[in-house]
Parts: sequence; C-alpha cells; structure tokens
Amino acid sequence: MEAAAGAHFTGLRLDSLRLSSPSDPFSPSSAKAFPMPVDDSCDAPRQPFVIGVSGGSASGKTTVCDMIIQQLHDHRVVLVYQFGLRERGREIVLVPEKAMEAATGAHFTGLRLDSLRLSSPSDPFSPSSAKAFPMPVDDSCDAPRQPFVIGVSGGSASGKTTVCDMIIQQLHDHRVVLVYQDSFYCGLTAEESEHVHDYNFDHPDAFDTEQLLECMGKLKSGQSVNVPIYDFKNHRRCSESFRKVNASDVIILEGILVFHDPRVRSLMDMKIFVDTDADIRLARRIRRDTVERGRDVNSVLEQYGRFVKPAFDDFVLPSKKYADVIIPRGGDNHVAIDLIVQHIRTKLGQHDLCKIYPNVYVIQSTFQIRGMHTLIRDREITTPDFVFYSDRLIRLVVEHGLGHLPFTEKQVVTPTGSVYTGVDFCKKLCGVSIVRSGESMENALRACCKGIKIGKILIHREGDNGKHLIYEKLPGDISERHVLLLDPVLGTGT
Ligand SMILES: Nc1ncnc2c1ncn2[C@@H]1O[C@H](COP(=O)(O)OP(=O)(O)O)[C@@H](O)[C@H]1O
Ligand SMILES: Nc1ccn([C@@H]2O[C@H](COP(=O)(O)O)[C@@H](O)[C@H]2O)c(=O)n1
Repeated sequence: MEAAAGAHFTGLRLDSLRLSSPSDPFSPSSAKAFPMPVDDSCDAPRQPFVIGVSGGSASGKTTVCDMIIQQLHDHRVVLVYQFGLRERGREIVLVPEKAMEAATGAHFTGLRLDSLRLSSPSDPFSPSSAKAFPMPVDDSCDAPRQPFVIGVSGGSASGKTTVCDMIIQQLHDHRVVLVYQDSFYCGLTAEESEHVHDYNFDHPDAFDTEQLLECMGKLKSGQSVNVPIYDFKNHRRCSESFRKVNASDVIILEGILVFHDPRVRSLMDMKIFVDTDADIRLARRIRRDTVERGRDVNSVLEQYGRFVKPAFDDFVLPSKKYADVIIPRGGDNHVAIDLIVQHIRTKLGQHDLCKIYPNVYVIQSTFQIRGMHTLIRDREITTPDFVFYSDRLIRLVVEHGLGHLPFTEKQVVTPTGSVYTGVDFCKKLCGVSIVRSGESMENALRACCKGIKIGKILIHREGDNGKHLIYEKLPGDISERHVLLLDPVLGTGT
C-alpha cells in the first residue's frame, strides 16, 4: 500500500495490481514478476499521534518512553531520540483471561495456585487427572470489584470541581460518584461562630477526617453512605439533610487537603493535583465567594492573606509531591483530562490483579477463546480434543508472550524496491519449562521460534516454607537471553 498508495494512489491502480496477480500469489519469483502491494497496507497515510517527552537530565524521560512503548505493545510506535534505538527487557507475566478470572476469585492466594501446580498430574493433558484436581471455574467474575478511587487536590478555586465534572461527563458510561472533602468541615461552635473571621478553614484540623475515612471505607466496600451537606454561608452542616452517595465503579474524592492525611491518601488508586496560577485562583475565588458564598471582597481578601495563602504554602503545595498526575491550567487542559479518562477506562476494564501487579497482562478473551475454554472444561471432552484445544490456547499464550519481547528497528527493501521500516525480533531467547506441566508448552514455543533452546527446572515445595530447586538444566548463556518461563496451571474446571 505504501508503494501503491504514494502520491498517486488510486483504487484503480490497486485493482490492476490485484488483477495481474500470479497464479501462485505466494511464490517469491512470481512476486518479483508481479509486484504485489506489501503487507504495510495498514500504513495508509494517517496522522500519527505525536508525543513530546521533556524533563531535566536523568529525570526519567527514556524510562517513561520505554514504559509507554511497552504498554502500547499492540500499536506501532517509534521513539525518536538522540541515542538511537535501545533494547530494554522487562519481566512480564502472561495470564490468559479466563485462567486469571478463575485464579482470582474471592479466596485467591498464591498458596492455592501453588498447591494446584504441585498436584499437577503426571500427564499434564490428561482430562482424568484434571478431574482429580478441579480448577476453580470462571464464575468468580461476579465477585464484587473494587471501585477505582481518584483523589483530586489543588488550591482553593484552582478548578478541582470543574476538572471532576469534566471527568464525570466523559466517563458517562460508568457509575461515578463525587465526594467533597468540604462536606466534612466540622461545624462551628457558637463561640467559633462569633469569631468566624479568626477561624482557619484551610487548616487540616478544620475537617472531620475520621468521619471522611469512615464514609470512604463504606463506599469502597460497596455500601452507600449519607454524606453531610455543608453550608458555606453560615459555616455549618445542614442538621436534617444528607446527600446519599451510592457505591460506584469510580469514587472521586475532591478537596484542598485530600493528600494531607496518609490514611486518606492510601485509599486512592490515582492522585491528581490541579495546578493553577495563584493570581487566577485568587481572582476566581473573589468572584465565586462574592457571588455564591455570601462574602464581600474585603473579607475574601483578608481571609486569603491570613489563612488561605499560608495554608496553601504549608499544607496544600507540599502534598503535590504525592500526585500521580499534575494538571496545569485545570479545566482548560483538555489533553490531560482526556488522558485521565482513558486511564480510568483502562483500569476499569482491567482485571483486579493487574492493578496490583502491573507486569501481569491478561489476554483479552474472544468468543474463540471462550469457546475453547468451554470445550476443555467440559467433563465429557475426549483426550484428543482436550489436547488439541489446550494446544491452541497454549499457542495463543506463547504468541502473546513473544509479542512483549523487545525489538529493534529494521529496514528491508521490498520486491518493488521501496524501503519498509519494520522491526527485528530480539534474537537471544530461550524457554525454561517447569517439569512437568511446563512441557505442555514446549511444542508451541518450538513452533513459534525456530531452533529455540529450552531448559528445564524441577521445583519441589516443602510445606509452606518455600520451594526447593530439585533439578535444573539451563542454557549455559541464559543470563544473556530473554527467558520465557513455561509454567501453566492446567485443569478443566470440572
Ligand atoms: N478553566 C476555567 N475558566 C474559567 N473559569 C473557571 C475555570 N475553572 C474553574 N472556573 C471557575 O472558577 C471557580 C472555581 O472553580 P472550581 O472548579 O469550583 O474550583 P475548586 O473546586 O478548586 O475550588 C468557579 O466559579 C468556576 O466556574
Ligand atoms: N465555612 C467555610 C469553609 C471553607 N471555606 C473556604 O473554602 C475553601 C475550600 O473550598 P474550595 O471549593 O475552594 O476548594 C478553603 O480555602 C476555605 O478557605 C470558607 O471560606 N468558609
């Protein structure tokens, strides 16, 4: 397509190429005689998405780029930087989605997986032995999922609420609730009310953090809560009414000091700091507090100088270091909000284990894969069918695993004489299979990687005290190779 779709691309030209295709379209000689468009047909001119990554020397720019590329492994990404392309390996654990679902039910422990592995039968593919060691089945996906908790902090009037509203708008297909730290302001005593101008609403002690923790704990565990309603005009909570907040997929906790208390911070899966220029914050605050919170300009300015600014410097700004994402310009920063929404969507679609172990990749299930799982989990399956479909699934896992290995850029000349910029597989590879179940994956690895070296290890576990290496036969230069560890958990689920 690149060749055919240069400046003069027309459908006609592609058609004529197709019509002149040889009787054996796969014969290399005929390919030379009748140049076919090569496989870069997906390279049709598209606007690439260009990302600039900047930062001080040794700030971690390259590491961040590498991590982005690793995570975008199913997309075409080029990294342009001063020192050429580099290889960077990373330990990756691949788990087919259904096996993962099965392994992560309410009672998942590493122990349970281990014990299943050790009990693996002498013939890893034998359906009868799988019956003897039943695997948990995939109904664990009904287990309550942990909500994704986002903390949004920043100075007063920085745009926290605006950013939260934009995130909620964009996440419209998920259940999202917003909890304001402001709702947990302690009500003023009669004496404090008399001297309200001396009260510091920007100090951490102004909030009932214990009550906030209790509410968040309940929401995280799937219960709905009654959140107080705070009135900024009379500095009190409404005594008779509450806001009912239901348990949801996403909980956003917003407030000037939500990163201050470590217990509150630890509830969060993602922390966002809205970073807006101080002058803009002050201007917005004057307008908002005079229009919405019943204040006059003088009182706003006095409160700002006495409490708001010092507390920002002492408590809010120092908590910025805990943020995962800093949004300059608040709600005006659509790119940042887009990125955050994409991230939340990804996390929501992710298996809970991936949130804990970022190097675990769950292979997306398809009806093909689910169909094969259904077959091999059927207690009536015959041995040849079990072997056949297990082999197909194993092949998919191996192919996915290979897809995570590092690569280098490589250019080749196509039969039409154009240059195709592709990638070169990482050369130094080996497999290591855990005796005996790992042997069931060896054929698939050999089929995918011509002449690959495969080592073996036998592990024995004594009680709960850990594992002992009983036997090993590994390639002598294993330290120079990328290792694919073949360690399946086999079973039918019957
Ligand atoms: N990007 C923006 N442009 C203009 N006005 C804004 C912007 N973001 C927020 N505001 C206004 O500033 C005030 C404070 O914003 P808000 O989102 O409530 O801040 P916070 O929740 O941090 O106190 C509100 O009146 C809001 O409408
Ligand atoms: N009775 C109160 C309570 C709080 N404040 C001020 O509100 C600010 C926090 O709310 P934001 O929406 O701006 O984040 C905080 O800076 C307090 O000074 C108040 O004025 N009166």
